Amino acid sequence: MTKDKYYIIDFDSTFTQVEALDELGEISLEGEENKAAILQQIRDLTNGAMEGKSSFTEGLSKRLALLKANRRHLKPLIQLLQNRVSDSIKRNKEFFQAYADNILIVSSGFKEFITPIVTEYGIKEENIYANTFKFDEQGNIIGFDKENLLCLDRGKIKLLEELALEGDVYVLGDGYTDYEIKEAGLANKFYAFTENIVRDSVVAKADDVAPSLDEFLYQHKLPMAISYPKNRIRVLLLENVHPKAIELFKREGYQIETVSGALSEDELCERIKNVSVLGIRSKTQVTKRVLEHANKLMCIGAFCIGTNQIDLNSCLDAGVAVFNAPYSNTRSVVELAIGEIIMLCRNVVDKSTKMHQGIWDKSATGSVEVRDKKLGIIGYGSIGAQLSVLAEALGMDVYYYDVIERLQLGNARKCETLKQLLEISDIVSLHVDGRTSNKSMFGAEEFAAMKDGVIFLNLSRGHIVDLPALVEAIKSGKVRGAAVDVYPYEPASNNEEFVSELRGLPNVILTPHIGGSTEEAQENIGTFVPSRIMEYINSGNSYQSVNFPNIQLPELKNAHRLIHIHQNVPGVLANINSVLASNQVNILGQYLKTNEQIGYVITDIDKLYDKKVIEDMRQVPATIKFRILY
Ligand SMILES: NC(=O)c1ccc[n+]([C@@H]2O[C@H](COP(=O)([O-])OP(=O)(O)OC[C@H]3O[C@@H](n4cnc5c(N)ncnc54)[C@H](O)[C@@H]3O)[C@@H](O)[C@H]2O)c1
Ligand SMILES: O=C(O)CC[C@@H](O)C(=O)O
Repeated sequence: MTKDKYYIIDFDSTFTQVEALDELGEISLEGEENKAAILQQIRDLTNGAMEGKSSFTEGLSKRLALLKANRRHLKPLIQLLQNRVSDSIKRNKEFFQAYADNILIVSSGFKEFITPIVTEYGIKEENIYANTFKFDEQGNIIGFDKENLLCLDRGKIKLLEELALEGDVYVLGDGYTDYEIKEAGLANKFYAFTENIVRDSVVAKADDVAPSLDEFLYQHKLPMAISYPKNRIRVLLLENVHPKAIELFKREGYQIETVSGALSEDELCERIKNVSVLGIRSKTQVTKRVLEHANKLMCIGAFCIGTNQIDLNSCLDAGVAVFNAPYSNTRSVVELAIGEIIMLCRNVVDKSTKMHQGIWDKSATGSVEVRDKKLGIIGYGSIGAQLSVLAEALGMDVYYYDVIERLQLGNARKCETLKQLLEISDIVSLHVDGRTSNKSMFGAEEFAAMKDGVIFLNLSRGHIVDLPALVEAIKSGKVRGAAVDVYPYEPASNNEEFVSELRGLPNVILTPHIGGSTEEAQENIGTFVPSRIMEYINSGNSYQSVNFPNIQLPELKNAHRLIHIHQNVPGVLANINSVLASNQVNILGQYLKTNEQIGYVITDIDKLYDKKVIEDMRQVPATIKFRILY
């Protein structure tokens, strides 16, 4: 084991998630009347010292006096700390064991609780530098060993000077006293460890920031429990994606950037560089050109149902997996459609507008019940089918038309042609998806085929309906009421004016693409899409991807996983296996699925292998992307 590199690691809020003396206070002050106020005083003293704002020695004496702790409080404290070891420290136990000779714990905390925690990770007792308590005969903590350098101001510097380590020294810690080691010229580099607490004054001074131990290990090419530090995964979220998604990605350790509106193609080309995960809703266009600028993109989350705004084929060519939320806002769209059907049948919008103008227009003319009316649903997918169920519950007769065979729900009747549906329906509701071939599928001819005085709804996609034809049909009275939620052009943000020929037409409900915009739906989407994305990143699972071959993989246990995305041409699997065989790699499991464009092959291998295999895998002809997971 080489001795020329030393890793100095702080204890409180670095090795563990918490400040041990604060936790000791929680235990020792149990039952004290003004416990909360004393604890706050202790925390203020801790933070003052950690941020370099007050004398350490003075603060330590004050803290111990306030704590009124006893030896018997140490056992519960140790138990608590054992459960509060930082996550990235916990998972990288192997590093501590392998580099035990080079790792030093240097802390202004106390050996009485530090030693039992860190030695469990293989850290040597002689490499633990910390203070020690003084007890009276009853076991009360009455002070600390004043001979110990670490109880002094700039104590860590004094200790490091005394140790006179020969070699490169790297310091990892969350406090100002850790930075001081580097400032004094006793370390090559100071990393602010921010997994548990971010102290701005410390981060500002640091040479680098380590949001987890993984980042530190990655930079130093040391053994790591995971294949890639999560903080290196940059997520760009556009169009006001629900805060739940931000919370989940942050919890996972990713770096998040958010933009409230959509971005233009040029802006996105600029912003997408170095982004691993892009999150959008219906407005942002992900074009081939955008993808050409995406040098790190692994996946796209469409925080909605529709994915027509994404060039899915170019995503496949680039090895970018796309996920959406196929069912999270289905019910919201249906509820809006049902509400609108009733409102339109009763002329409510016009009547309400008149009331606001002071006009009392009490009349039943043109107002009808929805019961027994014929509802024609075009596109009998998730939304269409759900609408069918609720409409029947209201007593409507449901007819539907779809280009594929769909399960007929309840008493709904299938129409063989679109024309048949249009001719029979009193109300027509459009729920097809936004595929390119559906562009302008609804125009003058379709409106002409409808009954006179029909009610028409479009909550699917704007480009599906020829807007001038709809406007004409409304003006001529062919369509006596319409609800439109989606438009061929939609404003990029709430600050842009909505311009449309539909404005001001009678008995027309216009909504700003809010079919799926309910709190429930957005929260569901904000939970579902990140879960699919994280699953894909962490395990390679492509299940429910919109464009990738869907593979549901077993959990990765005691193996490394090779994830290979390639063009679907003959011979790639054979080439992969010949690379593995020539490198004597033991295969534990292999899964392959292809679609017309790509092949997705996952190979779980024994952990012991020559790293050359990784380079060889990247060289397999027709490779689009390759990554390794552990
Ligand atoms: N307004 C909103 O806020 C909102 C919210 C959610 C979804 N949507 C839109 O609604 C669409 C439908 O959602 P879904 O979850 O029901 O999707 P889905 O994929 O489950 O259903 C779409 C159905 O339309 C059918 N279809 C496609 N083209 C057709 C055509 N030309 N003629 C007849 N049938 C056709 C498909 O075969 C499929 O059965 C989404 O793609 C999205 O564009 C809008
Ligand atoms: O929220 C959005 O932007 C789109 C909602 C809807 O059109 C969808 O496709 O789910």
